[in-house]
Amino acid sequence: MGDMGDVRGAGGAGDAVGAPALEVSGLRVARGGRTVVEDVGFVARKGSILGVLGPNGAGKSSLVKAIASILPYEGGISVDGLPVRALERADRARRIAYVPQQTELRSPLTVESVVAQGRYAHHVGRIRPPDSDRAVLARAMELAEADNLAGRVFTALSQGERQRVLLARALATEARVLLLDEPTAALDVGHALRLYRLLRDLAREGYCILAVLHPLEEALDWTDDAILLERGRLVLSGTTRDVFREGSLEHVYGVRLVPEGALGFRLADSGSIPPTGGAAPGGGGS
Ligand SMILES: Nc1ncnc2c1ncn2[C@@H]1O[C@H](COP(=O)(O)OP(=O)(O)OP(=O)(O)O)[C@@H](O)[C@H]1O
Repeated sequence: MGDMGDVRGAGGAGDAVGAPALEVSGLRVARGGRTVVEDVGFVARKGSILGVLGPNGAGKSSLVKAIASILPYEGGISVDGLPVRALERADRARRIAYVPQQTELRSPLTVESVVAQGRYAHHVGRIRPPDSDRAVLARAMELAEADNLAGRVFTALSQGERQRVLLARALATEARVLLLDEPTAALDVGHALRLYRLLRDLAREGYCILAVLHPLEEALDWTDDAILLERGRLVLSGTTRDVFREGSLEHVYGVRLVPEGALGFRLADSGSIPPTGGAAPGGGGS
């Protein structure tokens, strides 16, 4: 993913790092007549990446879809102190963006058209989008490394390519709360590491990022905070280090975690933000 610069051209007011961006309380989500998320509450902060962890079927995607207002829910979800339920659809879309694991998109839209969907909420009632949209779209595509896919038909792309286009669409919304469902699931190691670097840069700009993650080593390396779900309920929340230190993670996943036991990789040009610290061989630390 490209180096950050500024997605929006101007830093947002009220983006004090550490301030609550997203507040969830007493959340309940039902699917197919079954409660799949029950009494979940947590706060996600501006400037932080929060990992949503838990085994298959724990309710991670359902939780994120409820926050994105894709699934109905009971309980409270607030963004920037405002109840999401009370927001107009376009207002909501300008505040919370969602990158799904998979898309329902079936029609043969071009990549540009898909990314441009991210701008709809900015020009409700206008016949034509303003010219200024072009720069936002180009920047979003560049950051998500989707610019090389321009001109392609979305449905003819690989899963990883689609994921980058959907990220570009989310960035194009300029929403400061980003929800990502298994964002690296289809990405090769280079794209995955550059995505994390981008997320880290966005967080530094004051974005609040929630990412559903399966690879625990990625969660440990790249997230600040974490919540752990099991069978729809919140088992643990806090800083990622604390969540990992506590024994529940091993219990919930049914595994023994061995410190330093996994292979790790980092970008050769990772510069100031290597996940594990220190300069990579040949990277020169630039
Ligand atoms: N469309 C659906 N209709 C009915 N039940 C569903 C539907 N989608 C998911 N579920 C159920 O909801 C529960 C939570 O699913 P969810 O997809 O939120 O879990 P998850 O933690 O994201 O899982 P995974 O890690 O496998 O992606 C599961 O028991 C699942 O079977």
